[in-house]
Amino acid sequence: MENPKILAINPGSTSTKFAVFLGENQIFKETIRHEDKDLIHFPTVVSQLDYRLKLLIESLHYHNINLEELDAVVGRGGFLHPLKSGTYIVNKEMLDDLKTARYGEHASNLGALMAYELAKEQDIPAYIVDPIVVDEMEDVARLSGIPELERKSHVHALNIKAVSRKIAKRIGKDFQSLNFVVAHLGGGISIVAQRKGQIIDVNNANNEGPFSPERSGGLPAFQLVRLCYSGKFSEKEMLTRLTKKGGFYAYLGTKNAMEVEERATKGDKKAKLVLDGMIYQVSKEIGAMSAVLEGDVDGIILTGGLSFSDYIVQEITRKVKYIAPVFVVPGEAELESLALGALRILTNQEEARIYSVEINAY
Ligand SMILES: Nc1ncnc2c1ncn2[C@@H]1O[C@H](COP(=O)(O)OP(=O)(O)OP(=O)(O)O)[C@@H](O)[C@H]1O
Ligand SMILES: CCCC(=O)O
Repeated sequence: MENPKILAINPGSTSTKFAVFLGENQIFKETIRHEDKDLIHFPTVVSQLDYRLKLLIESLHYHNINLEELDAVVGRGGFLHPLKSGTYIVNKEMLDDLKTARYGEHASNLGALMAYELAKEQDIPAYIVDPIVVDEMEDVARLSGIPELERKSHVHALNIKAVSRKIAKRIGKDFQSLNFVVAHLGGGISIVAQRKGQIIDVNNANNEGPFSPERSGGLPAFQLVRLCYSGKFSEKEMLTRLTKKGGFYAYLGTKNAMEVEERATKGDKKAKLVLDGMIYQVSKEIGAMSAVLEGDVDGIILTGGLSFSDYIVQEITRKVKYIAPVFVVPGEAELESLALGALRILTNQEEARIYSVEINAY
């Protein structure tokens, strides 16, 4: 199929981003913002499905985009069974796991569900690409120190694979011949050791590694247990504190890095300390992932929203440039990566993978 028309959908916790591509070229892009007050009534992520679909369809109609002209719909992949990297056809087993949030709640769980609903009306395929459960970790990386607490691969895989391909192309080599440490620096932070295209280790963005604008990162375990049993917090409150109210937000009451930087520049010593603390922890994790690659690192790639900040990029670069050249790809290319993932299938460059707990079990 030449130049297929593909709708890509990326549902986030505060937005639904979507774009239409003709072959590799983006011909339309839109972001619908969701305020807290609009989402607060929904008890679960999956219960937002009809609401988000309605807004998306209205927007497509408004912009004269005809669903009947589409060749495929692709959504961001959420919490599923651990999977190999690639493009997956949305099937019943996947939909069932997402509807019941079998592996956890995440806004990206809506990606496959929205794609499926739109695709089935047109009798065209629905896909997901490189979901957040891409798992290429080596066994040695799965150990935590307590047998029942296995380290998991939860990772910004879609953007990390996309920026790695981009930098490999820039330096004129095949992505699968290179070793990268990639730091996705967004609302959450994933730092990976990628050996010849495989993410062999990652700090789980909700559990370990550096603190981020909204997440606590790894915590002193002994003190954490004491806090959990202090009687002051429910389980839900503690989990929210770690994943939504940690990091910058916990110290400074904002998740906005631009605001933190401005405060630091204007002499706010606490803001400067917290900003430098995150930079310190990110650099330390990059060092750890370089050791995973045994120092054989072709490049360190900084990406995600925080990589728009000159100060953050300069400071991390100053600390880690002794390891390998540092490349910066600010923001994320998630919609484009989704469309390219679907395009590889529609143009027969790759075969779509089938989601099945049996086949993909690790
Ligand atoms: N120009 C900028 N300078 C500094 N920080 C920025 C800039 N633009 C965005 N940010 C910061 O980047 C962070 C959000 O990054 P990003 O948009 O990648 O996250 P997200 O998509 O919400 O979450 P995630 O990346 O975890 O999926 C915020 O703290 C935001 O303030
Ligand atoms: C798990 C990777 C995605 C996220 O943390 O939001």
